[in-house]
Amino acid sequence: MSLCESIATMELLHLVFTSLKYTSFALVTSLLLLIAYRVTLHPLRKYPGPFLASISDAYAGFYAASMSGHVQTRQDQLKYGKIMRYGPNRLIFSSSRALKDIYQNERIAKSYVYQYTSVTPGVYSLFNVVDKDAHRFKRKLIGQAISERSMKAFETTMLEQIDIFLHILAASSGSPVNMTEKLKRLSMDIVGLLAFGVPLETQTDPRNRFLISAHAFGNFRSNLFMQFPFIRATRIYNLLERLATADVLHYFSTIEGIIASRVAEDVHARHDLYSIVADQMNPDSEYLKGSEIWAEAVFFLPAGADTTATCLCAALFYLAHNARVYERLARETRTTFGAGEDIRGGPTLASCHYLRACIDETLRLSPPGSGTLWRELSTADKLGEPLIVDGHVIPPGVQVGVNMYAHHHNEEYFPEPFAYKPERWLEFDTPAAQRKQMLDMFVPFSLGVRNCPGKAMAYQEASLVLAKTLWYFDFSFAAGDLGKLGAGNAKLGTGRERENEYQLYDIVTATHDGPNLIFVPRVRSENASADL
Ligand code: HEM
Repeated sequence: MSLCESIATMELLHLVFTSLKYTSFALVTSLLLLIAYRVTLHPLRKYPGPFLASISDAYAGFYAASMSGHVQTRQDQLKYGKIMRYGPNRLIFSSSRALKDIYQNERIAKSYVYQYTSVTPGVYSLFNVVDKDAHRFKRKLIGQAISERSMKAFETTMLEQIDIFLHILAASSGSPVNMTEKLKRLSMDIVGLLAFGVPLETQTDPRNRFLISAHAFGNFRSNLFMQFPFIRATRIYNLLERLATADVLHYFSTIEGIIASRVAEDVHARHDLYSIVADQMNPDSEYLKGSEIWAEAVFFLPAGADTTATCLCAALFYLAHNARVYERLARETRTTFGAGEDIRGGPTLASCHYLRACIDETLRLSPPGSGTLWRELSTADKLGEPLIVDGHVIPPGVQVGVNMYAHHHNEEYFPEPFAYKPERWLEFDTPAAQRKQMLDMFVPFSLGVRNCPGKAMAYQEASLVLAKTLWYFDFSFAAGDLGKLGAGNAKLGTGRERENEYQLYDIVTATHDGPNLIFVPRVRSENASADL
């Protein structure tokens, strides 16, 4: 290299270093200015909350990554109170007034962060569509598949799957059964049949079981993006997905196969979601992954499966933990129905008030969607008046929400918030005024136009599974450490130390493990075994 070339190289390096120095300086200064603004001048500066949350969404992102956002939000709420700044532009509330002002308010829409959960950019499902007109259209259509009426038509299919589940329990012959595994499979098979009439058969055949973990992976990603939107911009997650290419491709080809096999049949060959939406959401055979039906499928399957499975796992955990509740529910079930096969939807099942109370108390203690459902003033709002939530003027661009888990453990409304007390929901056991106050605060399915349309299906499935399981079996925790799976303990960290609380890991829906239960068939008569 000649002297001239060396000098030119050095000058270039000098230029690069100088630009880097000034760029870093500019970046650090802007960052410090932004932090200073968020802390001292921002319109939300007066609200209490964790300092780190006030300067960055990374705070919520950290807890989303550890799947403990719900637990931490409650801890923070105990410290900072019922209105908390939980991000530079975010406020979390906890009151019945706030619930109404946020979720039953026509001026409010889902936050833009929901759109970050879409698998194909620009193609939205019922869950993540923000535009109000597009939502109304989808909701009307898809709501038909999971309405109470539709559930009546679907009940026989649901019962067939529950029978398979009961046989699996009977075949366990006293060995511990991990209920998360079994119930996630049961609910996945049910929702697969409801969506596309496809027998996924995860209960009996391992081939499609990977769908369950694939959905958990997708939901984890969605939660991270919603709590810490910046992470989406970094595209780190896309890199991770590229590393898992084989799994992602396997997932896509399976969903493609499911949709394609249904499309090959006559639209009205069976009563399922597809038969209802097919005319309006035609799958694009060239690019199925970019179609609306695809977007609906990848949301509908986990939305319908994970949530109900969580409710059932938690219910069995609390029943095994609370002998008095277990006995009362067993008595109600076993005296109401003469035979296990008589347990079907209808007035007799609806008359099992204690069963309903047990499900509701489970949904209060362990809401399957335990996080904060972010909302903001709709871009379509033209009123020109400030948005008011619980008496507070919400500045433009600020997201508001109620955290389901923290809210359901608010001691002011639910005395002994961590106790499993189904009686609190019963007319004769709890004074009317207190019950009314609790009912106003009890929102596991959310409220308003974006509430859960799968509520009827969830109660039907949960009621049938619980009643039938208790009719055919007695159950208890497995012995020793195995029987502690799913329970809290001090090693899991602050807020997770209660042994009587079923531990959920928030990923929009929830992941969990256990409980490990031992099942003993209750009736050994010939009729009973034939029944099963
Ligand atoms: C115990 C069971 C369930 C619980 C606790 C539950 C809870 C919820 C909650 C809290 C939301 C609002 C989410 C948000 O605003 O971000 C929601 C929405 C939704 N759920 Fe459920 N869900 C359950 C079961 C189901 C089932 C069985 C289905 C269907 C098969 C379903 C389908 C949906 C759909 C489609 C939405 C989006 C609705 C919209 O945005 O208009 N859910 N659910």
